[in-house]
Amino acid sequence: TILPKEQALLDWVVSEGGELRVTISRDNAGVRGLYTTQPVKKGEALLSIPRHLVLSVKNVAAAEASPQLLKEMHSPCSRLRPYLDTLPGPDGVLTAYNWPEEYIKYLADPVMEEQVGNSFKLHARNTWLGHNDDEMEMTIPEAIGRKNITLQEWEHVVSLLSSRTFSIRKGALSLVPLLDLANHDVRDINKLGNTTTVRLIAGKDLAAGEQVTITYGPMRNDELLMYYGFLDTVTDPPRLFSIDHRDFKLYEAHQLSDRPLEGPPEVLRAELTRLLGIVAALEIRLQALGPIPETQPYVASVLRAAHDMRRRALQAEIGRVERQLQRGSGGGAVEEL
Ligand SMILES: C[S@@+](CC[C@H](N)C(=O)[O-])C[C@H]1O[C@@H](n2cnc3c(N)ncnc32)[C@H](O)[C@@H]1O
Repeated sequence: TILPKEQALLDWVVSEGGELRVTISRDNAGVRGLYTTQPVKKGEALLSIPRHLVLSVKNVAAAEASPQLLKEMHSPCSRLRPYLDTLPGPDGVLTAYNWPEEYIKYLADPVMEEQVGNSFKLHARNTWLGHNDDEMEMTIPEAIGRKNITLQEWEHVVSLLSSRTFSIRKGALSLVPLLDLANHDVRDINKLGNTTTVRLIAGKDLAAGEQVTITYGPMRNDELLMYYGFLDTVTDPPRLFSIDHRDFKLYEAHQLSDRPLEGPPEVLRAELTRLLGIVAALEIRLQALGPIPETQPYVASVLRAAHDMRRRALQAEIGRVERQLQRGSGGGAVEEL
């Protein structure tokens, strides 16, 4: 299932001094990823990429860091050409930055709609309009001269940068050829190393032909959706969306605890009421919206899956709090689950 341009990427990395025990392939759903070509033992390198193949930009908001990538993409003789040729096209990447306008309301939540419409997309738009030029290392005209790009093209570049960079270098966001083809698995234990080359070290023994994943972090489904356009299918029951977490605050980034809420019955009852309120609001909103349009089948399907996972996470949490309350009212001490 490897395309000629993907084979060219592998050949280029090797000719530049890289070492690979992986190749490019696809899973049953057609998602491209990295797969081992041979058995690899725990502690051995799965791949090693020379530092000179890495494109690093300043660690600022994705929209403000993206002109450097845009410049490379527009330059026919970029030294990174074999890498640039394998980047997904506009239909192959979905983030909040290029979230289609017509699908914003189908997020079916005022907070998520606000995040996508008034934070991510607005920021991309303002940057495209040149409003943030004074704060940027490179502006769009500095990257590509007087060529015009559409807002859609710009959102695509910003989405690419946002969904494919690593923090392997101080103060920088780095695009690492091939390593950026590793998909996410929240359980993953492969380790990134960064010395004279960027290396991915096997966290356990792998057989030939196994998919090589990394973890993008302990992200919840609404965060995965906005930053990467897919959902976590391995955590069951799904974790609460961050917007549904009791400690969530809009535009305040902090780690939300996975520890179950504990406390006296009145605290648990208040939490139950809060969660039931979210479910009711979600169902009313989905009813009012009607069926999700099929204009972009992938977006429609990921939205349906997101609503389903959000419901299941809320129901699981409601059930847990209810059981905790019942045990409490049964006379015994409230146990930890
Ligand atoms: C760093 S890239 C990984 C390589 C990507 N599959 C490709 O072909 O370019 C991140 C993107 O891969 C996809 N992806 C990563 N992990 C995934 C997963 N567990 N399930 C489905 N898609 C995933 C998403 O589209 C995400 O935005």
